[in-house]
Amino acid sequence: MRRKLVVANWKMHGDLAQNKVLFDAFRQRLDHLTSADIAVCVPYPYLFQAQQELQGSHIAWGAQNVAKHEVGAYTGEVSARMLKDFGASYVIVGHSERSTAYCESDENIAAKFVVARKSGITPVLCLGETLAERESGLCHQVIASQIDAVLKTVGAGVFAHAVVSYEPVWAIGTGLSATPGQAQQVHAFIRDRIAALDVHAAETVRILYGGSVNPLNASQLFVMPDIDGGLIGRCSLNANDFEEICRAACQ
Ligand SMILES: O=C(CO)COP(=O)(O)O
Repeated sequence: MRRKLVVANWKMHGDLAQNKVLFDAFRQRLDHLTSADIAVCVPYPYLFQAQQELQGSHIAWGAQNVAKHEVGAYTGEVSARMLKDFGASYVIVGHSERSTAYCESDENIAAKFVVARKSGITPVLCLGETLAERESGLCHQVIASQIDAVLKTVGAGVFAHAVVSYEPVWAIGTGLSATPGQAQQVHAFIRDRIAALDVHAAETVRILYGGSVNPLNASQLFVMPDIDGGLIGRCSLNANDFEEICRAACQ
């Protein structure tokens, strides 16, 4: 049985004062929700604040991006080893807001996933199709090529106890979530693809759903057999909403 995981993705929101209010609220409201794992991924400058404010709680924290290289002359980059050194547990890789804006290839994203795993950070690998791809019937093909970029580079074993997040691009920030049935179908497809190579990895990888998750749809999504939690954008900036979503993951 996989434990549910809910990850807040604050994206490029917040400042020290606003974050403090949210961290305090999270500690108060979420710390006793121990039947699911909970994490908050913050912008780099606030990792220190997350480390300070969340220490001693069961709420983990992490970053939203990582360098694909282990070490070297890469100005402006932050390595997985640095994140690990600092105490981060998670890092989001391949979010579509980055892959679109910065033209990240599937291979780059796969390299980031691998380097995070090697450093002992749990990568949250984002996969997802655009609306045009879905409407052209290419959803599975797109997801397959995104996941195969990792499978081909390093095999399926790296997915054991890792985290994948299915985030249809058309559902991110639009208020238009995938239905539980649509999401379940893609989640099962992802798990089957990994299972074809490594059954243990497929059984232990947690596959989150992301894209307009809110307190009203969270329970219906999380009850699906291959949905192991959520990656939450907008509603993770509101303590009430995020608490409700975490509660749904604890049912
Ligand atoms: O991009 C997301 C999480 O990474 C989802 O964002 P929203 O929850 O705001 O749709």
